[in-house]
Amino acid sequence: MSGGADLGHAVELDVTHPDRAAYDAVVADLVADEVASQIAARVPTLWGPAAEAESAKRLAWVGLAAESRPLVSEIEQLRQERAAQGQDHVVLCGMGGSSLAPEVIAAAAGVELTVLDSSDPDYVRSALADRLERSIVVVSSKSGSTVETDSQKRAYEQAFREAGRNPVDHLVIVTDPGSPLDVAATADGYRVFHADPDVGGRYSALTAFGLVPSGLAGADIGALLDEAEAIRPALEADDAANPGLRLGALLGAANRNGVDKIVIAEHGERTTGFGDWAEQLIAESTGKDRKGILPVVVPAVSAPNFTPSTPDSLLVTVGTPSDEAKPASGYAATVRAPLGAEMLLWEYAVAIAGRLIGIDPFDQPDVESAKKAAREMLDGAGAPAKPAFVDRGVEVYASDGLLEGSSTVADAVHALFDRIDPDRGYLAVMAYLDRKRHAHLAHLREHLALRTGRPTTFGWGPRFLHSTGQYHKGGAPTGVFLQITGAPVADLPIPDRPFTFGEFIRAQAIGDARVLADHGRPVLRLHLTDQRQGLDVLREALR
Ligand SMILES: O=P(O)(O)OC[C@H]1O[C@H](O)[C@H](O)[C@@H](O)[C@@H]1O
Repeated sequence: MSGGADLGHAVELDVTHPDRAAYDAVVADLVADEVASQIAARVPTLWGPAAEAESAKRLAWVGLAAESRPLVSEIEQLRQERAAQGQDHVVLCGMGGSSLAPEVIAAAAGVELTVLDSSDPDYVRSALADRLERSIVVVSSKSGSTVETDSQKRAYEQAFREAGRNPVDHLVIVTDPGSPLDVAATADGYRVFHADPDVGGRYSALTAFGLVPSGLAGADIGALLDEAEAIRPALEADDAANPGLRLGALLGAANRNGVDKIVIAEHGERTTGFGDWAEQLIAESTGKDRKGILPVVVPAVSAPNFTPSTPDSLLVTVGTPSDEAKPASGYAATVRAPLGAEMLLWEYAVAIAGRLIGIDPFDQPDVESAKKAAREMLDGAGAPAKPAFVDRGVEVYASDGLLEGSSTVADAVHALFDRIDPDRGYLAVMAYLDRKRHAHLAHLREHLALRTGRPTTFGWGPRFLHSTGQYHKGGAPTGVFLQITGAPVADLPIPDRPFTFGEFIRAQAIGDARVLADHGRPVLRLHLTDQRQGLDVLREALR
């Protein structure tokens, strides 16, 4: 069935489900169980007893459209003060939930925000060299203990000191009250914005985490909150027309029927990266207990995995709906809403899908395992691995048994792709490189999706570790993993830390590979000892 609902406001949602009666029954159950109004009332029992303790401290996002309002004038005042001091370039240091929302909000508003969400030494160095004296640097971390963010902060502090400037005049901190970052930054005299600790990172778009960087960059954050406020009554209603219920029911019902990938294409005049934000929300919220939905973000409805798609995929278009984006059969949705409304709509939908799938949508139990493995690597645990072989400067490493009979990069790639299950499998490409300098590499996704005929994701390391990383380790064990790492052009020390950025990103890649291999997943790591030459070898092998 295919059907749109007149929602009586600026939201358009069109849902396609192969069995209309079954879908309507799921929606009717959600209405009868009063799921929407109970989420709005912050009832923590909706996801079962095991999830209750976490849910009890994770539902404050429902009221943010109103509760964040006082931030609007505070941020505007700070923006004007800093602009008067010549600070007109906004940099954001933060990972996952602390950077994905402001990146989308700024892009949607068409304002510049430099996002530093990496430990790649080349990327960090180029950020530090960009308009330093005119920069206002927002350091955002909910936990206040994320190593990437702490390292970026140290690097900026040192850079400002070396430029004869006081970091206190340039840095702004966003964190939860009482976090290690809060304690240290307050003692150092930084301007600190607090966020509500009862909101999880991936639900924090409408807290100080989403609003401070984007508002300083010039986005109209008051309008964003208005958009979210306007859709609230519709999302809180126990009504079959509630768009949050309808979208959540689609995600949950499709997943119950074995559809465990969601292919998200942004359609319209201006792309905002909304898919990257939704990716974290969906992957971290649902990808656990060997269940969940893998987000596959594609650049357009014409991109492989959307067209053509696979039967285990639900297709979603965000932005301007188009006829191309409405498959006649299968599971699909088109969603169009102003950004503030769209964010709140997806937050409801994913929480509702979590109930239908039978997981706790507010924890991320497998993210820590990769952090722990990286720490162990940095502490020197285990002998450094030797490559299985080296092909024209590309060192090849792989999980056990993958490389038998391989002696070239092309063989190794072939061996990895052979391990993709033709019905349920997927390929994840993870590039631990400078994502600005090598932006073109993301196009490999399209090529590899065609070559493998299977859903293919592309993530920049370590950014994806705080997003789809949870699904890859905790969701359905159907992925195969291609890691690309590279020797940096030049390494960069992290002030007062016993390791460099280069050592850190290397430990993150190897640590994650270890955890994936421990989960029985095939992992191939191609390490480019010379990035330029290595990329040529890689392209040839992937052709
Ligand atoms: O905001 P922070 O505490 O620094 O956390 C940043 C991110 O890292 C973690 O690894 C979590 O998986 C994410 O959900 C979170 O958004």
